[in-house]
Amino acid sequence: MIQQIYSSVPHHYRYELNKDFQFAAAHFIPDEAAGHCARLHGHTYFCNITIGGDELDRTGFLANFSEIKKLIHGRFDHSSLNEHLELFPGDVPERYPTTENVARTIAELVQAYLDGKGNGAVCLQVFLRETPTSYVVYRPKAGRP
Ligand SMILES: Nc1nc2c(c(=O)[nH]1)N=C([C@H](O)[C@H](O)COP(=O)(O)OP(=O)(O)OP(=O)(O)O)CN2
Ligand SMILES: [Zn+2]
Repeated sequence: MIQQIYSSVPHHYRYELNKDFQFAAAHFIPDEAAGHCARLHGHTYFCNITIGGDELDRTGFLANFSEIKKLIHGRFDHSSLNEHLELFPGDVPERYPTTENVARTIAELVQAYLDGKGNGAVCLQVFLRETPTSYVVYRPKAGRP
C-alpha cells in the first residue's frame, strides 16, 4: 500500500490528512453495454481519502484515522455493492456502482461524517483503485461533494 502514488490536491489548508485502506466487494454494472462488467464479479478495492482543514478537534485530530476507515470499510467490506440500494439503486445510471460513482459516494459519506464534527474539515479527494490497472480520482468541487 505504501508504494501507491497519488495525485496531489492543490489546497491552502494548514493540515492535510490521508488514510489508506482496502475493502473486498462484489459488484456488477446493471447494463449489458458494460460488457463483462455486467456479470457479478469482485475486487479488492484500494482507497485513499484526503481530508483538509485548518482546525483540529479537542483530541488534536483533524479527523480520526480509524473512524474514517470504519465509515467506509465497515460498510462495504465483504459485501455486494449492488445490495446497498440506499447508495446504489439499480435503476439510476448515476448511481450504478462504477468506480467513478463509488468514489463519489465515498466522498459524500466522508463529507457527511466531517460535517457532523464541526471543525470545518473537508474531503478533498478520493482515490479509488478497482484493479491493478484501473483507478479513479474524485475531487469534490470547491471541496464539497
Ligand atoms: N470508466 C469505467 N470503466 C470501467 C469500469 C468502471 O467502473 N469505470 N469498470 C469495469 C469493470 O467493472 C472491471 O472491474 C474493470 O475493468 P478493466 O479495467 O477492464 O479490468 P481488467 O482487469 O480486465 O483490466 P486489464 O488491464 O485489461 O487487465 C470496466 N470498465
Ligand atoms: Zn468491476
